[in-house]
Amino acid sequence: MQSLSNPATTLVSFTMDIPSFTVAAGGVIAWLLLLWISRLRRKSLPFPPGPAGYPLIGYVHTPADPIWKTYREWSQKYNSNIVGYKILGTNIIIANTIEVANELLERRSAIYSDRSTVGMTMAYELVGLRWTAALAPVGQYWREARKLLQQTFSPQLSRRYRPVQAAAIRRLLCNLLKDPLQFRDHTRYMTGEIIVRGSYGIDVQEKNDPYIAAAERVVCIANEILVPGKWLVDVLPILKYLPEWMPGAGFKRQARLWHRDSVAMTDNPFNAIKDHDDLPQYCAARLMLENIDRNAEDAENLTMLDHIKDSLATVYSAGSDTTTSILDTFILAMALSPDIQREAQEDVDRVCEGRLPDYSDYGKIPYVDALVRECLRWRPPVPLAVPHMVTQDDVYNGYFIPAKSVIFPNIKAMLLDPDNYPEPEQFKPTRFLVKSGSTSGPDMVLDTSVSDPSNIVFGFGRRACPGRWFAYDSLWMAFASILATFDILPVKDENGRPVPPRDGCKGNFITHPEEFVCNIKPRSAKHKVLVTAAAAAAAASDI
Ligand code: HEM
Repeated sequence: MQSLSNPATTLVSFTMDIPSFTVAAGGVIAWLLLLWISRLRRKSLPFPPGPAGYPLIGYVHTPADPIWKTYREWSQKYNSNIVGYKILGTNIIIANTIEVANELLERRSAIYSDRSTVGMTMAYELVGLRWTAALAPVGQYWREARKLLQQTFSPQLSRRYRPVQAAAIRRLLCNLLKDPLQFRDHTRYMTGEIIVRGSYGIDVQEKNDPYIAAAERVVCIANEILVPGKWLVDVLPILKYLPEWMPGAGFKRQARLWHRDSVAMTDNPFNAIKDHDDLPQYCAARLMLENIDRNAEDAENLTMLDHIKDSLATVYSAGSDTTTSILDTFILAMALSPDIQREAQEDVDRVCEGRLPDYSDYGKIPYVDALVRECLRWRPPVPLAVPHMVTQDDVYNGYFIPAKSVIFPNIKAMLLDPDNYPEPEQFKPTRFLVKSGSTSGPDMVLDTSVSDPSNIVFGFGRRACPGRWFAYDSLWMAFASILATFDILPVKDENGRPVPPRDGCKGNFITHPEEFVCNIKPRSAKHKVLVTAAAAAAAASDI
């Protein structure tokens, strides 16, 4: 057999194949030509419809508040479920329906999963929030952080945190008993406790814990910085080079202070635990550090340690404000709807009369699942998700979507779609329930034909929230435990008439109920004893 590398043979076969070579080359040229024409044709397709704006600078107004609603109105105005506009060279596209979001962000997620850093100079470069995986562009850090978070907060491994969640929720009950007026501080502290203990295995102080305080400071800072258009340096990044002492450079002095807080949040808890060999079984740090040599000094290992540190801090930044928002929404909804509260309490009592709920009751109290779904649907904490960025030119439904366009899935519009959720503005957990027909079990069971809001509220595709099972576990147990022990009632006026709590939303990126008052009191003396005993047991246990 002749060797293929014999030059003589190669030359002969080459010269003999000239006609087929010509055909092949012609084919390639034709193919490239077609590709070029098709690219040209794609580019000549229209951009998704929306407000035109001015030449060169585009639509420089901030869309009217609430922005998700303005975006939904544009869909009606331009008769399209995908709309778009251009601002200072950036293309913004809004997916107003679940169909568009599923097609682009789920099915085409290979090209729709990046994050844009345009307009984030203050957050990213000056304050240094690049450690937050939720905002990180696709790259080595995001891939590793995503893998670590998906592994440690998978549906299976999320169960490991349940003892920590149950203990913190019992302390929440005790705080509600002692000081019901400060209920919003208690829900926030509870979420902080669950995350600090669940992530690092650090026992937090009953009050004024330094790790929770440091993390909360950065959550507030992030809410300040992530308001689009608030910082001139986000519009004119060249301003980042101004020296701090110059008049007008106050934002740089502020950024330096905030950067210190950001470093304290990521580094302090991690430095406190990274050398410990006896981290508790339940904490994420233990799982993340298991497979690396903490003493090795090589660059690869040090980078990995850094990624673990940043991934752990990401859990707080992404998981605390969001979970707290839904807990507060639940308290508001109960104060607004005493009848719904009574029905929910009956379902909890059917399973847990005389004791507090625990995770073995999961799946047995359908009303609580319906309440979690309805709170997530009614007031989604991140109404426009975190925007995705597309990395290649694309076409959807006859519209051209240029590479680097920023895509907002309009989560709130999807969850208020009357086709999927009739009377969408109403708080109505029974929309998720159907008669069971059983004589021994619950009257109602979850209706699987109604679209589960969890498939929307936690985002889409490769960027979908990795903490959704962990969050659901916290919410389910907190709702069930509060219903089992407390009545949440409207306060009364001087004539003894109930005053409905103020029902409004605040916040730009992550939304919360506006400040409201309500009366939280134990359902009876027996329930009061139950709370005190449970909190004492939680304090005495190892968890
Ligand atoms: C009710 C509570 C929560 C809600 C409503 C929520 C919602 C979301 C949403 C909408 C996104 C953006 C998804 C997208 O870009 O398409 C997201 C991302 C994320 N969430 Fe959550 N989340 C919650 C709780 C949590 C918790 C408890 C954790 C921590 C374990 C967490 C960790 C993350 C992370 C790390 C990301 C970024 C994912 C990435 O960019 O790859 N979230 N979440």
